[in-house]
Amino acid sequence: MTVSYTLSFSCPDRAGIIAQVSGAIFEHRGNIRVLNQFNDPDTGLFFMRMAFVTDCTRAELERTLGALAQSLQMKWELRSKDERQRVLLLVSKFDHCLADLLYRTRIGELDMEICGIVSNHPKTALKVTELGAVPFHHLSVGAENRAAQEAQILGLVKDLNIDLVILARYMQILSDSFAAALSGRCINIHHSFLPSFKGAKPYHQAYANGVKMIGATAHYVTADLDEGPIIYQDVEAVSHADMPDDLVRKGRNIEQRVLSRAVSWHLAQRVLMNGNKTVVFWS
Ligand SMILES: Nc1nc2c(c(=O)[nH]1)N[C@@H](CN(C=O)c1ccc(C(=O)N[C@@H](CCC(=O)O)C(=O)O)cc1)CN2
Repeated sequence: MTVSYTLSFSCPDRAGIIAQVSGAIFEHRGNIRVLNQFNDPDTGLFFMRMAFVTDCTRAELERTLGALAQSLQMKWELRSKDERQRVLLLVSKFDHCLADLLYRTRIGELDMEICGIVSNHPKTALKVTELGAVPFHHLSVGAENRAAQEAQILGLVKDLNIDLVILARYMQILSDSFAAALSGRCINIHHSFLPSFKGAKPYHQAYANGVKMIGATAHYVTADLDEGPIIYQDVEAVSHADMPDDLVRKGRNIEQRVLSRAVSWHLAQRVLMNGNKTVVFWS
């Protein structure tokens, strides 16, 4: 039976990488459908994303690609089309991004399995009422129990076999160890056009600075608050007449579309980490 796979990887650049990898796929009766690559002159790294179909077994593929990964020092990921990624959503009080992700998943636009919702506020604090069958975990947090609460979240990540954690306006600063544990698989939506206005209340910061554009940024979470590798951003014009509440209102739609697009690209293995940046094969 023919199966569709996506292979994404990065490795130190050298001549012949594409020939070796595409040759290995060919040797396993693979037919390449999409191939994107990028050579970064700054980091000397090579990046590739390949979509292909084959009827050979996954074990055969992994054996060959594993050997190639060793010789080329590849950081690689191979997923088949039917491997839906398991996702945990974290939210605080503002749940417009949560609602949007639930909706887009329900209609099949986001090909992911939402395995749970975690909030530091009770379910009654949410405006979205219809969570379907998604389990809700109220894990309150404060200075006195932060480590224990994060351990509970990581326990859910392990027990539910989570591939991706999404901070859908989760307004708690995560510890260095938590960010490290989820490196490259925890996406946050920050409600400003980073690197402007990091931290809390970015719309109020923007208002105080008289900006004429507001924006949102989806990025991977690192120990450095709102400085993780950027995945996608978008902006919208605002005027002098817009008060902070107007910026919050206008920002909601920007946040929703930025986060959902970033998640969609991550799920499709279009985003590769490149130090403090990303390579995104979005076309
Ligand atoms: N280690 C990281 N943790 C978090 C990141 C990150 O990039 N690295 N992103 C933030 C999200 N965020 C803005 O997008 C953000 C969240 C919270 C705060 C903040 O100052 N929170 C206060 C409490 C606020 C409250 O309780 O309402 C605090 O934690 O003291 C700033 C920015 C998510 N975490």
